[in-house]
Amino acid sequence: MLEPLLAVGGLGVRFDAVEAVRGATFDVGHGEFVAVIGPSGCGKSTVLRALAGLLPAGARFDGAIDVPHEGGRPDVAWLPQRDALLPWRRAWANALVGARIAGVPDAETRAAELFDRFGLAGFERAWPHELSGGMRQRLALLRTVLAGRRVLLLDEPFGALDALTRRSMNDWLAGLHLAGHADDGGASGVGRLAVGPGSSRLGAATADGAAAAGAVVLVTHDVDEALRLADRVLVMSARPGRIVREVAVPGSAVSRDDAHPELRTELLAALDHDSDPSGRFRPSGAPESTARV
Ligand SMILES: Nc1ncnc2c1ncn2[C@@H]1O[C@H](COP(=O)(O)OP(=O)(O)OP(=O)(O)O)[C@@H](O)[C@H]1O
Repeated sequence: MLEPLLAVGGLGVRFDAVEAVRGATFDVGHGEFVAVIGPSGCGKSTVLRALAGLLPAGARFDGAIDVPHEGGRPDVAWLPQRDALLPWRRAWANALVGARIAGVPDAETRAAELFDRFGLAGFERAWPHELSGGMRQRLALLRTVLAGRRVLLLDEPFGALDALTRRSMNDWLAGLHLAGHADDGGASGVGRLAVGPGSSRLGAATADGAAAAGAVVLVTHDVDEALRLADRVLVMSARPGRIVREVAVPGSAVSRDDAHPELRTELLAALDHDSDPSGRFRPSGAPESTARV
């Protein structure tokens, strides 16, 4: 049995008087796509920041975090809630920021390919403000992919988008899969996370130990998005956030289309169960059909 790619054991995070996360324990396997859902303020972003090694200076944490490293640095790329594109750089330069800092070889060649695949070809010289919301998010995702890291940490990347755009972004994300990919077998260093139409899986574990397979951890408020994309969904409790439920989602995201009504019900029930009396998960006036928490 393979060791997990990343593991979190008994993670606790506190900001002064606020206990944000308590005893969070989970792991993520090679090639796995894991979604984390939970009510607003329960500590989802904090867990992601902890995985990225980006907790703010004042935070105190305990527990164990084990993420893959490359060249002495965590081998992770983090996409924050807001796309954080640099407004004074054109789309092309924005896309290459992380890759250049990381010294990714052949980043320009790869970027050209990804602009095409992400539907951004022709917009290389556009300024961020000239792009639509969906295009900006695709560019931010492209930049994260291009950074060539083994683990992608995505913090509610589509939260600000309308439902249709969000759905198409889900399709983009479902097209991500990791290397050992046919593109270049990971040889470019970027190929560890590649984009292709064939599969949503993040690269099947290879018999020799899946050395190249990476993983995605996605924070989302949207139960349907989690079910559409993830192999496994982790449910966090209200703050201080703990992992209170773990649900495996059968099937590949490319073939899957809202095919799990029973899991949807189970996840919503898990969220409701742990909701506080103020109804923070889903305000009583909010339509249930949105399935957002
Ligand atoms: N830098 C910080 N300083 C102080 N408190 C913080 C800081 N970052 C987060 N917190 C607190 O920690 C708790 C968890 O915040 P976090 O952003 O991780 O929640 P979340 O589940 O991601 O929320 P949302 O879904 O609304 O984005 C919140 O009570 C928040 O106010």
